[in-house]
Amino acid sequence: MAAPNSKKSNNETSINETSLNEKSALRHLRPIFRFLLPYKWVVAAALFALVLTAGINLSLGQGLKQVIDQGFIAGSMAQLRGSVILLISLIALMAVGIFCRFYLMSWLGERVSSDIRKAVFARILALHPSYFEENRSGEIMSRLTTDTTLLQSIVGSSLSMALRSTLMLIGGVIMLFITNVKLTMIVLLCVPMVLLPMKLFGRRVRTLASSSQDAIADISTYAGEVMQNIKTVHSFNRQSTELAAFDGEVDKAFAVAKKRIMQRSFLIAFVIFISFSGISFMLYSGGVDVLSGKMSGGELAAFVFYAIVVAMAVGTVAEIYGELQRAAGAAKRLIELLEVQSEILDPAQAQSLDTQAQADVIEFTDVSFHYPSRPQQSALSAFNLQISQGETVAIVGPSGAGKSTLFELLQRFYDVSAGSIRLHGVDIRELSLHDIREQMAMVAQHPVLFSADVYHNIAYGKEGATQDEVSAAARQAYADEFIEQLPDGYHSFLGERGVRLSGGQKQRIAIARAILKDPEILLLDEATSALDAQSEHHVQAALTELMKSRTTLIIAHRLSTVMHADRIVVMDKGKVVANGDHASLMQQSPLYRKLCELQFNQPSASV
Ligand SMILES: Nc1ncnc2c1ncn2[C@@H]1O[C@H](COP(=O)(O)OP(=O)(O)OP(=O)(O)O)[C@@H](O)[C@H]1O
Repeated sequence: MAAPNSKKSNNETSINETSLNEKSALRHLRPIFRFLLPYKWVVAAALFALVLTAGINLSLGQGLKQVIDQGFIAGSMAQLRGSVILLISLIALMAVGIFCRFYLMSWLGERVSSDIRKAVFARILALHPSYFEENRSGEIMSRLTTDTTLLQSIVGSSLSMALRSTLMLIGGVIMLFITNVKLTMIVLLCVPMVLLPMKLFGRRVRTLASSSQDAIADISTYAGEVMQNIKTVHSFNRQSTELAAFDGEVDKAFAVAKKRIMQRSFLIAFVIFISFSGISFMLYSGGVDVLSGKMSGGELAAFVFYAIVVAMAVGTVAEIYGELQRAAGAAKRLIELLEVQSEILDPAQAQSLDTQAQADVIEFTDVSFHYPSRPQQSALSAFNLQISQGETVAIVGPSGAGKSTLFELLQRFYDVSAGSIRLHGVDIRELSLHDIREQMAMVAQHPVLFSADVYHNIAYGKEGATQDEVSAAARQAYADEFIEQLPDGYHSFLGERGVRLSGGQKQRIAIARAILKDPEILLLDEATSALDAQSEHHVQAALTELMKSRTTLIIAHRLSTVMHADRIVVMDKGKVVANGDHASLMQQSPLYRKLCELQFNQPSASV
């Protein structure tokens, strides 16, 4: 397996390109606010609680001044009691405010990240399938999970902390000025000394955070691939190579993270040191004023209180700034994904499909096509083929001839580069994607089954299928017998930790699914690997059932299939090279003769 970094795509829309514009990283958080819009009343309530708690917090300084000046220094017990009661009432009100703020903000964080997750997944489902060839699914998964979780913590806590700290900072500075101008100037001197390194280190943290996220995505992709191919790894005894390669990736991610946390630790320590040094100096200077009677003890206490409030606010902002930068990286990646446009879209005004139309069911006219990732190499060129209603057409050809590509294009997973494909006389680009796919069912060479039970896998063929329909389809596909024998019958779980089915059994489940869909057109890709005689017999019987009265296109790997087809199309290098029945092709097409010998394992003479 290649090292993950080597697989990065060069595509412009690739999500690998996540380097952040240094100057305006935080602007990437802006689009996230649109997810807050539906909850504007919750946001308003949370903001109200935030302003209330900040206001009360700031007024505590005045309370403190009262307690000291009126209570202690004036020596009045009654005033002391009154001030303390006022203080406790304020604190109680603040506690209620903190509860509301914390609950509402966390609620918003959870809600918004859930909404973003849903929106991203909806986008993923709507994207053209080739997007997933250009971008690794591990990276997309990381967006769906890690990035949204990061945003959840940002909206749920960091943003609230940042807002609160900013309010406290502004309010604290105003209160400092009101209390004592000279001492305030000393405190303010420290501000540029704090802000400058914040800006400097913030930029580095931001860049490192983005590469840290990418490195983690690389790790999960790598681990996922190894797990998927675990048997190959074991067969070739490559565990230690894989382990070493994985360790290398993890260490790389760790090295990036280490740099990031080093920058952040340094930033936090520096900011705290400067802030508290300033406070100490200010304390000294204020102490001198109290001793000389220029200032009351209560005023100094209130001043210290506000200075600590301001210092803590600056410290919090410094700490959260890095986190906001990280979130900006996550937001940018998520918004990129949300904004990717599908290359395969429904037409503005879809035509309706008339299945009774006289035209051929399927018509390929001068179709040329190359895969987006291989612009230089044509998969099909000037390809022509007409298939009429109810016809069974077998497609044969050497590997790479373009047989599977036909199926991909028919389902409009890609658009043709030139020419056209028509269904009942209508260009498929003028039909809705839903209509095109509703007409067809595909049984793949290696059918993909979901990690769910057998029932779900068959019922996937038709929305809202009833139990009776599912079992009828299974019976028609000659699958009910083996399904009944599974440990939990139709409710046996398939997939990673479920029952393992043989190739033939999987195919029959896929056939049952297709029968349930009851499509007009069938796309069959026969299994290349030979099934045992009994499975072969069952699969053949199931296929015959499925093909009854439908138009069928079948990529044939078995002699019996070509013999039963109405017509055989021989393909080579993206073109039709011969067309006819078995006997005529044996006469006319050297390639067909050769394929018969090799592919069907039959000497041409005996066919
Ligand atoms: N997703 C893809 N991206 C890029 N190139 C592709 C893709 N799928 C197929 N190709 C290329 O397009 C050409 C036609 O491939 P296709 O899979 O249609 O051939 P095939 O006749 O079905 O072969 P086989 O019998 O081996 O499955 C080949 O050169 C193949 O390498």
